[in-house]
Amino acid sequence: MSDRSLFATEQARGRAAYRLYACTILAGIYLILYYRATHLPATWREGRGEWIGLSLAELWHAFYWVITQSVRWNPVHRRTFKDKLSQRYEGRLPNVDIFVCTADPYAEPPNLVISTVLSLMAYNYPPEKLSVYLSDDGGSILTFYAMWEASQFAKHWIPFCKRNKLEPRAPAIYFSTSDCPNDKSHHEEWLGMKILYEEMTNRIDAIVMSGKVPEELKANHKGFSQWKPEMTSKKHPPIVQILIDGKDPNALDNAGNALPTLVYMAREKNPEYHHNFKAGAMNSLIRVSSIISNSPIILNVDCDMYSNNADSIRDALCFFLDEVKGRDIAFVQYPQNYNNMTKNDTYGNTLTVINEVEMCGLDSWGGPLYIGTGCFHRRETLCGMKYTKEYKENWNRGSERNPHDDIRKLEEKAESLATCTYELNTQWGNDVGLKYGIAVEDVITGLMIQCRGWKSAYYNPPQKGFLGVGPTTLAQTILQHKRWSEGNFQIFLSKYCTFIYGHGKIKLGLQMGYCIYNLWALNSIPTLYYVIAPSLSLLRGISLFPKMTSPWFIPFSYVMVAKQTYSLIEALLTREITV
Ligand SMILES: O=c1ccn([C@@H]2O[C@H](COP(=O)(O)OP(=O)(O)O[C@H]3O[C@H](CO)[C@@H](O)[C@H](O)[C@H]3O)[C@@H](O)[C@H]2O)c(=O)[nH]1
Ligand SMILES: [Mn+2]
Repeated sequence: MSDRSLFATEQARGRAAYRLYACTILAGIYLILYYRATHLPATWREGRGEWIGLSLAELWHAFYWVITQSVRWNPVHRRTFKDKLSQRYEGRLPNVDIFVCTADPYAEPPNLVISTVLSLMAYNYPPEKLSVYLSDDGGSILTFYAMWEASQFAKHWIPFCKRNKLEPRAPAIYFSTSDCPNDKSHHEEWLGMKILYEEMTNRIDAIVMSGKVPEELKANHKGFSQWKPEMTSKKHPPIVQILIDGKDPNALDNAGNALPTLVYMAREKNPEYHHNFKAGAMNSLIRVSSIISNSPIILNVDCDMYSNNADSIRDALCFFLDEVKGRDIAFVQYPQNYNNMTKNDTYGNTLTVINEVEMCGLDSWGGPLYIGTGCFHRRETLCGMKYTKEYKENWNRGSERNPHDDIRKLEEKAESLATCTYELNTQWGNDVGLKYGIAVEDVITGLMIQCRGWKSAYYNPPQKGFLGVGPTTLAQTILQHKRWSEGNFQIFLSKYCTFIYGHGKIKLGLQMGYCIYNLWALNSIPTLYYVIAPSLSLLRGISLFPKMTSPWFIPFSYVMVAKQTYSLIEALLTREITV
């Protein structure tokens, strides 16, 4: 590691012990398969069919076990050096665009959305270099109203956060988890801010409940006039409203500092055109932002995922701006952590094995998957650029526009980029922007970026970068897993199957890593067979396993016990199980 490095990559400890263990399991698996092949029952009546079935299930599990080794073989951890970043780049940090997606003011309450937006506006980063965009697929005036309120509240909230170095900077979370400071000078300021916040959220809640923005409030901003009575969430023209223009010299917070740009976008919706869900929203955001701020870095978060660490932009930039190792990094992915998990996490939704083990393992093969939220991208790579050694990022890029330009004209131009027809006969949704047609648009998009020669990095700091709302009930869990497993299986069945599409483009270890998720769904079939067939056969007096007294019993019991013990240790170490 040279002194100039902005980040370090460290190999996880205990790799030798793990590899030794893995070799013993491999030997056990080999013996099991050997036993199956050499002890085939002579006739169908003696259970030959079930035996073959079980052998195939074991073969499958052996294969699946092998691919899961890819992400356990060599996990790595990353560390960043933000002080060096500041020393070298403070005056010339790049512009950053932040994209937040929301879809429905009732499922994703506007108060939650603006709490996220405010946490992102308050990043410990020069505000004049920051632009926050909200895509509202619900096209709701209620969400727009909440955003207008947020644009006013931000003037108080941002300086308050920075002055007091608050964490987290999502007001809804901050006020529900922290107490009023004791010393008198802070006490009043804190209480004042809390009252201001509560008054705002009460107004928003009341208006969301009533479903209508009162006429007198509409006079506060020209944007409200964009909504017409005939508009619905499924049919409406594109709306782009710049709520705060960072280039406007008069856009200042109450401490006299510049404010980040804040933009509301509802792309056009029309039932005649497919909207392609979040991927469609993201692609509209890429285009709309390109004429407003056009920053080289784009952070993408879901609206329920607030920033929990005010330094995340700086951490991510340590990867991109590292002169030697950062050149080929296309995206920096943070784990998807939740703040609403129950203590026992009955359904394992904390995803800690994925977050603490598997993503670190993927990172050693060229990088983690793009998981749709908490991810920093280069704008160029999201727009389809291939990696070449000569490629040099223009970190100074930004929109050329003049602070005195007519804002409404700019908004109209942006609206023309967010229409239903804009993408017809273009590469958007294919080679440009996020990929359409796959339920996990993020995973496939990340894969395509990596296949264009780029790498990614996984950053999992102790102070979590982002916290969101995860599933907690069985019904929500099943829905989430269905979507993820179906979407990933869809990738496997498509021409983007990593072993074919990724062949020669990404490392074999990474191809295998992707397949852990791509084959998640398929894994259920041999598993079901394995738990059902042996018991049913026993009813017919056929045993599909060796007797306990036979030496062949040893590999079976070893593999079972050792694998289970290891999984337990992994879960315990990563706190997936609380005892
Ligand atoms: O038509 C749509 C549908 C969804 N969204 C937004 O997309 C995000 C994710 O959608 P959600 O329904 O919450 O999906 P989840 O299953 O919770 O999302 C996880 O899985 C998705 C697919 O892998 C990723 O895109 C997400 O980032 C990841 O959090 C949310 O902010 C939505 O508001 C839209 O903007 N437009
Ligand atoms: Mn979600």
